[in-house]
Amino acid sequence: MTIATKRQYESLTEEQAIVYAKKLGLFSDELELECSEIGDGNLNYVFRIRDPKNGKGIIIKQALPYAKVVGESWPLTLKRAKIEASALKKHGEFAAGLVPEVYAIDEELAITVMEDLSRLTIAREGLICLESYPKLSTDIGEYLAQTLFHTSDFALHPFEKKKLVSEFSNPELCKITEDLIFTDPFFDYETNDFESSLRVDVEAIWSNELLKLEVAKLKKSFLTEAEALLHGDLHTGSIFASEMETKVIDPEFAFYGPIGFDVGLFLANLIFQTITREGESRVVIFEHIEKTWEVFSSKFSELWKKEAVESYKDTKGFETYVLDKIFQDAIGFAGCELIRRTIGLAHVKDLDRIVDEEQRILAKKQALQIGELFILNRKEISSIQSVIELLEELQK
Ligand SMILES: Nc1ncnc2c1ncn2[C@@H]1O[C@H](COP(=O)(O)OP(=O)(O)O)[C@@H](O)[C@H]1O
Ligand SMILES: CSC[C@H]1O[C@H](OP(=O)(O)O)[C@H](O)[C@@H]1O
Repeated sequence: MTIATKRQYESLTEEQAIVYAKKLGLFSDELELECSEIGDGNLNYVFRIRDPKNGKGIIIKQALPYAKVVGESWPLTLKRAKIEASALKKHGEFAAGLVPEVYAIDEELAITVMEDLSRLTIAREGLICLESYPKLSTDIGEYLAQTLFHTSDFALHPFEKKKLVSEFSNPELCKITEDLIFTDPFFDYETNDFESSLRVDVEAIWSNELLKLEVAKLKKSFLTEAEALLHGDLHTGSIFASEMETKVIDPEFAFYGPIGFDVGLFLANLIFQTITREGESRVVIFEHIEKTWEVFSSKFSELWKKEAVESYKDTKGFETYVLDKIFQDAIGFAGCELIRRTIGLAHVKDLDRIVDEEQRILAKKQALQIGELFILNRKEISSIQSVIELLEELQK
């Protein structure tokens, strides 16, 4: 691991990124390298540098001092780059092979240098094109169980856990989630973004006091329950996949939060695909939803039995209580994600790319309906099979 020398922050150009990569010793000086900025996310620059002779490449991800999607009027801490790199490394300790390798961290320039995963496809893009990712749910279930169990109080000495809570304090990025997932979509706020034909449905959300009470409870969990080191933004755009491999990227929203948050965000982003698909290709997504929870819960349970350090680990009913709570939270957080990606800032392509307006609006109404149902009924939805049944019923 290289820790580069200190200097003042400046955002790199493609030419400077090549010089930077050579200075790190990742390529020899005489090579003619290619570089392009390939970032398509909301926040950062991503430079891909490669040697065209052998195709070998690296990625330099650089945080900007503002949110790229909005511009300089939305300043944003550069510290998020260090959080992201540290989370990749911490999660890599437990889910090796499911995250990219980090080659170097540069705190001053807010840079993470990492493995080039260009051989893979961003799962959201692939799923939209009906690509098949047979390992996706098994790998993500495993990633969730390993990273969340091993960074929780169930696996760590309390001093070590609290040290990590402090190391991963990420207030500015958490504030984005608090606003964009848990607050703005449920009020008539300026950041919201939706078609005028959805206004009636949106106004019904804004005036639904029962729904808002449940969202307030979920927001409180997010704000206060430091259960494990979360990825913090585990949508299908943060996952690279192929038929053989899965890699989770972009944990710049990492912090200590409720375990169900990561699980719920991933499930919600699969649910967008159940809305846009039909027939056998929709069944494939139902199977991914079921498998994600089954692999997560059985692996978590196995780790609990083998490795938990909690004195109450064998107390009858405690493990079941913990897993039931994670499940209920996950369903509630999934509901919030479904609503925010439909009417809030930062949508998902799964729905926005539907060209036919009538179809697009119908799909969005369905996302809002499922989101609302999940939030309101999360305590009654008792198993992943009942989630699938509910989705099948709504999507008849
Ligand atoms: N390690 C990587 N290898 C190859 N491409 C990458 C890698 N990391 C990011 N990218 C590309 O850059 C895009 C944006 O990266 P991401 O980490 O999601 O940025 P942001 O934080 O701005 O959302 C990804 O969708 C992907 O196309
Ligand atoms: C202004 S940030 C909006 C949105 O962007 C982040 O996504 P990503 O970094 O994957 O592009 C995150 O989901 C935030 O909620």
